[in-house]
This record gives sequence, structure tokens and C-alpha cells, in this order.
Amino acid sequence: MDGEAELFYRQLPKVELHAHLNGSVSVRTIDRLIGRKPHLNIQHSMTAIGKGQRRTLDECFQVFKVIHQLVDTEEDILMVSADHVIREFAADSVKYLELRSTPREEKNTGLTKKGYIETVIRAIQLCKDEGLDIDVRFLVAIDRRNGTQVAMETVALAEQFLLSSDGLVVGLDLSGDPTVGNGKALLPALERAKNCGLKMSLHLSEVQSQLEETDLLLNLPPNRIGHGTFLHPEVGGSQNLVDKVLKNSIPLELCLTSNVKGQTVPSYSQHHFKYWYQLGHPSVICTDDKGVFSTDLSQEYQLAASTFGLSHAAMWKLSQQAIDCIFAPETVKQQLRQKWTDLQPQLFQ
Ligand SMILES: CNc1ncnc2c1ncn2[C@@H]1O[C@H](COP(=O)(O)O)[C@@H](O)[C@H]1O
Ligand SMILES: [Zn+2]
Repeated sequence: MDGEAELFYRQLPKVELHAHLNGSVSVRTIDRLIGRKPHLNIQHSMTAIGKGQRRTLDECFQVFKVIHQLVDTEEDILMVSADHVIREFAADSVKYLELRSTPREEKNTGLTKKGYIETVIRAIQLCKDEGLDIDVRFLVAIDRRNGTQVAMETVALAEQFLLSSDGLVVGLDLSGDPTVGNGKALLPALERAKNCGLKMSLHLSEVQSQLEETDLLLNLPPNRIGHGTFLHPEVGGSQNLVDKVLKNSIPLELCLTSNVKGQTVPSYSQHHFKYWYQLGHPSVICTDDKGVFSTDLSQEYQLAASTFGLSHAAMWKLSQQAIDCIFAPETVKQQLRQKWTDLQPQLFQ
């Protein structure tokens, strides 16, 4: 869509549950970063996929490498998170945000994984202290490419912060190039995460032919699924997988533009949102990487509505039901439900 969403969607209070920090860096922020590091010789065309453009998933992962070069100090992470990403989501009427990011170590700048997580937490705390109208939580991400050992270390770190971050770290994400690495090898780490009370959102069936891995990971079961593009039989998944998702009522995080621009879904109208929505299954519209895919959550809501012919009232319900799927505790859900109730008359006057 690459434009401005209509006022209704911009004002609609929203919940964002699937946003990778470094994929959410907007053009404006990239400008700032390029200004700080001109020697890297990075152009905008290398960090975002514009209107009508598509890339292979593999090319999308090259983009993250470029952004990682631009964001490689604690100062960068703080600026990107506090001054830009969180603020942009808040300006888009996102009232609750779960940010996820892969802790990175950078030998050149002295960045450590622990320092990485601490910095994101500091950014969230800064926005909170400022009174920004958005509740932000953090999911520590495991990059599936890095294998068993790193996954285990990441879980240990996440566990530490689950206990010490004043409720800001709520869980774990499993992401990274889905065509690389093996989910089975990560099971012990994920089981440990589950046992220590970390909530889990797993990128699952993002590409075709991962039936065995998906089946194994669904047995955990995860608390939410990212994408789940190839779960259902019509696209090479299976009824068995669908039944597992339905039986455990595992919400799906669905990212329309990301899937179309990354070419795992051929067109908006063929997006699996339709399949799950028609089943009445909890489906949450998300952005994935609003910077890389040049979108925002308002546009994604509007896109879903226009593609599938859904009314404002239906979209309101969808945004409200997303509250049920958040990882923060019940008290937070109640506060959010109250916020939605308070805002409703304004939107439907
Ligand atoms: C497009 N679909 C996707 N599928 C799988 N993983 C993805 C992704 N989009 C982003 N990431 C994951 O998020 C990282 C960037 O943010 P952070 O550095 O962690 O903040 C990527 O390197 C990848 O591991
Ligand atoms: Zn993702």
C-alpha cells in the first residue's frame, strides 16, 4: 500500500504482537543512522522494499544484514528503539506492543548480548517514564540459524530478564531464515523456556515443506504462531496440523504485506488470513518488519479490510480480540479492554 491509511484505521486502537526491532526501522531513522555512519556507503534501496516491489525471502534476509551494520552499538539501539520505533507505533495508535529482537554481540563496538537486552529494556522504560500512551513488552529472539548452543544461551538470558525486568521481558521468539537450520535441534532450548515460564511465539510453516518440524514444534505447544503460512492442506500443509492449532487454540500472527513482498504468498487475496478468519480462529494482524516492508499497522488493517471486504465494525472487533492474545498478565488485558471501551464512541460517532 505504501501510503497513508484512512483516518478510521489510523485512530483505531491497535495491538501489535509481531514486530522485529531491526525490521521496524523506518526510512527517517535509517537517514539518521546513515548520517552517523557514512563510511558504510549504505543507500535506502538496500534497507527497504517499496511500493509494488517484491523480493525473495532470501533477499529480505540480506536486508537485515545491512540494517545490522547500521545498528551495532548500545547508543544506536537506544536511539532506534526509544526515539523512533516505539514512538512511531504509539503515533499509529498502537496501545500495546510486543517488540522482539535477537540479542547480538559486536566485537568491534563492545556490544554484548546482555547489554543489548538491557538497552532495549532501558528504551522501553524511558518511553514509559515519559508517559507515552503505549504499553511495550519485549520478546527475546532466537535466530534459528545459530543452532542449539546459542539457543540454549539465549533462553538462559531471557530467563534471567524474565525475573529481573519488572515484567517487561515476557517471552521468547523463534525466527531467522526459515530455510536454514533445524527446529528439532532447538526443542530442548524451547522446552526449557516453557518450563521457566517464558511465553513463546514461534515462526512456523513460513515456507513450504516443513511438515515434520512444524508438527514437532506444535507439540510444545507454542503460545502463538508467527505466519503459519503453510499449515492448511490447500497449500501443502495438513488437516492434522490445523487440528493441533485449533485444539490448543493457538493464536496466529498474520503479516499480509510481509508475506506478499517476501513472496511466500502470491497475492493479498490469497493470503491465509481468509482461511483462519473464516474458521473464527484467533488471528492477529501484525506488521512483522514495518520498515523493511514499508508499511505500518494501520495500513495492514486497512489492507485486510479492503481485500476481504470487512466492515469497520469487524475490524474493530479484530483489534479488540487481539487483546486476548497478548503475553502480559490479565490485569494488563483488563486495562486495555477498558481503553478500547473508552475509545469506541469516538470512532463510531
Ligand atoms: C520476513 N520474515 C521473517 N522470517 C523470519 N525471521 C525474520 C523475519 N523478519 C525478521 N526476522 C528476524 O528478525 C531479525 C531482524 O530483527 P532483529 O535484529 O532481531 O531486531 C532478522 O535477522 C531475522 O532473524
Ligand atoms: Zn517475523
